Amino acid sequence: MEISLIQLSSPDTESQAQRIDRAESLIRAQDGADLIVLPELWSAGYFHFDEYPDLAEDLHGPTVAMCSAVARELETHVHLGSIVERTDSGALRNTSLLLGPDGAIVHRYSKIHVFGYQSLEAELLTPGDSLPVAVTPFGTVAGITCYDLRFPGLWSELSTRGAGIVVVPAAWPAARREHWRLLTSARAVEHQMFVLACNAAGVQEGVELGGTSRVVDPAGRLLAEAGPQEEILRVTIDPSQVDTVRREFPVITDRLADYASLNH
Ligand SMILES: O=C(O)CCC(=O)C(=O)O
Repeated sequence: MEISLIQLSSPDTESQAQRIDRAESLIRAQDGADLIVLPELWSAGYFHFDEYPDLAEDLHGPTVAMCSAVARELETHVHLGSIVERTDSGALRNTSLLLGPDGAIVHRYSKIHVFGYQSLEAELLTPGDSLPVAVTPFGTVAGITCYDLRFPGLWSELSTRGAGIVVVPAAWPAARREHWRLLTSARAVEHQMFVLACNAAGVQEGVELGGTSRVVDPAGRLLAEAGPQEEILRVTIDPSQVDTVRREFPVITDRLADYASLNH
C-alpha cells in the first residue's frame, strides 16, 4: 500500500481558512495513495492556544468537512491528524479522525495525555478516555497523538487490541527531536507495528517544530524520514509484514499480561 505523510507548517500569519485551502491542494496531489496522514492540530496550529476557543469545531466543521470530501473524491483513507473538537458538552478535546473512502469516520480518538510542559494544552483541553482500534482493508489501525508516544503501556494495550499500524500525528518541538526519533523507532520494535509518525514543521509563536516525520516498519527499519521543513513523504509499505515479523520473533506473545503481580 502507498502512504503519504504531509508534514505541514501552520505559520502564525496564515488564517485557518487559508490553511485548509492549502492542505486541500496538498492532499489532492496525493491521489493514488491508500492512506494520507496530516499532523496534530495543523488547522488551528498547536501553539495558537489563544485561538483554540474560536477555532474549535465539531465533527462537521471546516477541517473535517474538507478532509471528508477529499477522501470521498479520491476514494482513499485520510487521517486528518487532529482538530480542536468542541464536544456536545462544550468541552474542548484534541481529537484525531481517520476518514474512509466514503468520507465517513472509521476511527476517532481524543488524546489521553494532554501536554502541559511549556504548553497550555493541559489547561485548555479535556483528556480523552477511550482507546479504540479500527479494522480497515490494510489491517487493524489505531491513531494516538504526539505526547502519547512517551507512554509504552498505552502502546502495549494497542498491540493487545490488535493494532498493526499506528498513526501518530504530532506537533513535536525541534528541541526534543532525538527523543522523537528514538521513541518512534522503539515503539515499532517493542510492539512490532508500523509507526506512521507525521509531525508539524515550521515555527509557531516562536516555537520551532521538529519536522522529521518518520515511517518505521514492524522490524524497526526506518523506511523514510523527512527533513525539518514542510515536506511530503510518500512510502510503500506491506501491511502483511506485521504478521510475518510477529510469527518469526514472538516477543508480543512472550509478554506477560501483568508485571505488577510479580513478587517483590
Ligand atoms: O513529549 C514531547 O516532547 C512533545 C509532546 C508535544 O509536543 C505534544 O504532545 O503536543
